[in-house]
Amino acid sequence: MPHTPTSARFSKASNEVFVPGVLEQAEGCVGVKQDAYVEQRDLLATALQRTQGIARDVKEFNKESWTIRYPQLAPSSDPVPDRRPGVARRSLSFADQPSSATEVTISTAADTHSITMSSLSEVPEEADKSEEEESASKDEATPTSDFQVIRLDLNLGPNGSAAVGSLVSQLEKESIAKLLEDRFSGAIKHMDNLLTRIHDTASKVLVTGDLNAGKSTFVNALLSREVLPVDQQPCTTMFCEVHDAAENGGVEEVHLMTEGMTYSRDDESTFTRAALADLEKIVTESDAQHILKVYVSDARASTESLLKNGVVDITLIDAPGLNRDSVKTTALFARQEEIDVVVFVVDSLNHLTESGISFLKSASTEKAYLFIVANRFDLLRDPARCKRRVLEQIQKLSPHTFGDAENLVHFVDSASALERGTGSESVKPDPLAPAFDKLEVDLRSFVLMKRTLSKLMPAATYLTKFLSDVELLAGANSILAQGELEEAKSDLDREKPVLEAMKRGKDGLEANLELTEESRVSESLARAMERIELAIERVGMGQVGVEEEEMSVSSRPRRAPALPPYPGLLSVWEYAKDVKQALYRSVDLAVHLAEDESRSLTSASVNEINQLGESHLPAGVERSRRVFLPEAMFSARRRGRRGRGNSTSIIVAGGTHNLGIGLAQNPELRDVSFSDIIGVQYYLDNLHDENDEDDKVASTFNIVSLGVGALTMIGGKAVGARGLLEGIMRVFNIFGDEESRKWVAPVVGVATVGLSVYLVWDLPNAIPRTIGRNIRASLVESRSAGQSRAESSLTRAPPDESFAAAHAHRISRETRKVLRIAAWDVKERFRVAMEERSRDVKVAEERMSCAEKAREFFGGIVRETRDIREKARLAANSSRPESVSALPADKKSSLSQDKKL
Ligand SMILES: Nc1nc2c(ncn2[C@@H]2O[C@H](COP(=O)(O)OP(=O)(O)OP(=O)(O)O)[C@@H](O)[C@H]2O)c(=O)[nH]1
Repeated sequence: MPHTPTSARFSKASNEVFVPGVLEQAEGCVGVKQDAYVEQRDLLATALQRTQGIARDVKEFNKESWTIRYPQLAPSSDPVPDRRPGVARRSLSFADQPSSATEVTISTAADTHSITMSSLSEVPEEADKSEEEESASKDEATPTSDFQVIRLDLNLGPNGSAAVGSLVSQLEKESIAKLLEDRFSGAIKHMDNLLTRIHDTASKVLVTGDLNAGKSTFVNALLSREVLPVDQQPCTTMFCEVHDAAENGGVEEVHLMTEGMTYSRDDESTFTRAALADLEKIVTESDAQHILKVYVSDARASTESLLKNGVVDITLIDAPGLNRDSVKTTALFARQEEIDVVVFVVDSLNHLTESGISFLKSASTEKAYLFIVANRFDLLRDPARCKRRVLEQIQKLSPHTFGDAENLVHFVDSASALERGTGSESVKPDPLAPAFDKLEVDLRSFVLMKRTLSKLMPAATYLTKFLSDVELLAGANSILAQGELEEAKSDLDREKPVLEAMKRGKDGLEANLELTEESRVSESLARAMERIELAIERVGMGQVGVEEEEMSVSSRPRRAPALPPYPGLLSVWEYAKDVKQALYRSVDLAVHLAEDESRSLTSASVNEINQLGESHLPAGVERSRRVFLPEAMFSARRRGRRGRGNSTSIIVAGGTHNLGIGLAQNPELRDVSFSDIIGVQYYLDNLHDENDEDDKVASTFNIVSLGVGALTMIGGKAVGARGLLEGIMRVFNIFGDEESRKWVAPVVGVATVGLSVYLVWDLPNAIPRTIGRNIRASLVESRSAGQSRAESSLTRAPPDESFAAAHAHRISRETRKVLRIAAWDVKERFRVAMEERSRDVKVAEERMSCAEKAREFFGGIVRETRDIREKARLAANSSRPESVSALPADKKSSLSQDKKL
């Protein structure tokens, strides 16, 4: 059979696309090489698999590392539009965050959707773009066309405006990401189907037409063999699928499919075998609309055989002639996805019948291009009129087919072609033989073309759109990641130095706090000790413990107690009592003053500690809300005292005497004894300490000694009575004989009287001294030998030594308690602030690393999508409908010629 190259080039319906490259290869059926198809198919398969890989990676990344955000691209708020072709300005925001928008530039050139921030935009200029391409770019730049496959309908209203922010805010980021993940899962699945489809080597050609139009004869002519039964009367009631016997292991036979079962050649239960010779019998005798699988061999070369063409596994399906009953069934059959080509056989004598018109109307909605065979053309007396009539009908029913009528509408004589094909002896001259040859060439070309379109183009189109979506999504997320990266970096730049400074300052702060606490506590102890001891010393000398000018230490209104006036000898006992009260009160007051002093010292120290905190705590950290109330210090003791009466135990002078600050109120201490008036014991103690020999004198002159002792105790150093007594004693020693005793007795008597008078006279001074001395004696410490008072206080010896030490320690303990709380508060705030900074730094570092990773990931995805597109030769405009105006000029002229017919 001669191979006539044709200029066949099929325009396409709006829902179909060309694969560049294959189309050119397909032009001229004979020139079509299996290699070209296979190469394009393999490129597409690889691209699909790589794209599936991208989809899986994106899903995984979404799950593990980065919640993918869905971009919304609203018209740019920039009043100056970008005039470059294929470039559109947009306002990028995200569904879960509609308020923050970034100005971006989208390049829609070459079906990509590369997105860059407007400020960084470097979209290459495309100088030579046709008007049509520009308008197409504009179309694609409308907001609705940004996403084509993975578009999420978030119900956001016009342009995803913030007016529906409430809904958006309800949609968590994760929910949107989950929706995207589902879209990617769906895409992976769909690409699996596309892969299966592009690897499907079969192509089904459905031959249908009016009753008795010669469909079986036509199929036989294509096979160059009388396979299907031919009859003057309508006979075909079944769908006969003619396959190459090679598919059935080279065996020619008929498989009668079992009704209700899905046919499988490997499953005998799904069909009944019959011999090829019985086909006529099966077809003519059966009334039911069965499907038959007819396996036949074609011995011809692949260049001649349509069935075994070496390019496509074609199955020819001979459908029953159309009548009212079968139109619907056949139309349904024709709509099936695996039917690549519908060949409609018209009886030229009858033109298109009602049934034929009805079928073509239905079929043309599904298949834009139909292959029309006007058969029995040899029987016409006015072929031109018939041609015109048939073309007119086709123009109405299938404009696309009419538009390419030269290649798609054929006027032939199948009966003669069959005779020539079978080498029948009665071959008569066939003027329509060239027409049938052309039909064969065009049909092969159409089948290959349609196969390309039906098998590869859906994959190519889907891939183009999906890759474009992925690029847009990845680009938007990359911009987001970049923003996140910069934000995290600035957070880190702000937080890290603060944290470092805190780490460096931590030890210093703690040491300073400890030092402050220790030094202030020591100071508090020392001052309290000094004040109380001084008071006791003064009391020991018969004075009040506190002087008026010392009252300024206290912020409270206090008055220094004074000694009572002497009421006279008769009230000496009362006087002693009042003196004792006053002296004790003055000691109490000294303790109060020590507390007051400690309060102000503690208050200053708390400020000092707070200042330390202030200088170490970073800005923005909430400062202590703790307010130090100096008056709250020592309140526990008072509360305790109130609750328990006067039972507070203060250890004094090595023993517990139930003494607190309220010494003056203590009933045990109010009583006055004789020794408070006459310091007998004091005298005896002093005498014993200073001279053992004096002991003897004391025992000898007991009464005198008492008087002298009293004198000594009261007058002491002030009046020199002790010196006088000592003089008398010395006289005793010098004149220790009988004679001297004679005159000594009167002298002593006079002296005693004199001394007694002196004693009475000196009582107002002596009583405070005696009482003070007694008080002092009961309050002073009994320090361990060899340890000085100063040492004792500095070494923080246990406060069981003296009244002063006990109170000083108590007061300093209170100071320590307050300072410790203040220091703890600062330390705690510092610790919390440092922990917060550490956490912030860690979070910022994690955000940075995550954003960096995302930026790299999405950048890689964008590069990968471009590479896939390039390698699969998914060139520009591949998803754009090819308009008729783009058809070659010669084709247009041929069409017009046909129309003239
Ligand atoms: N002269 C002439 N006769 C033809 C041509 N094609 C078919 N015939 C004859 O037309 C008659 C019917 O042919 P078939 O092939 O059985 O027609 P069909 O469309 O398959 O019939 P059904 O399947 O029953 O609708 C036969 O006698 C054929 O020989 C042709 O092109 N020219």
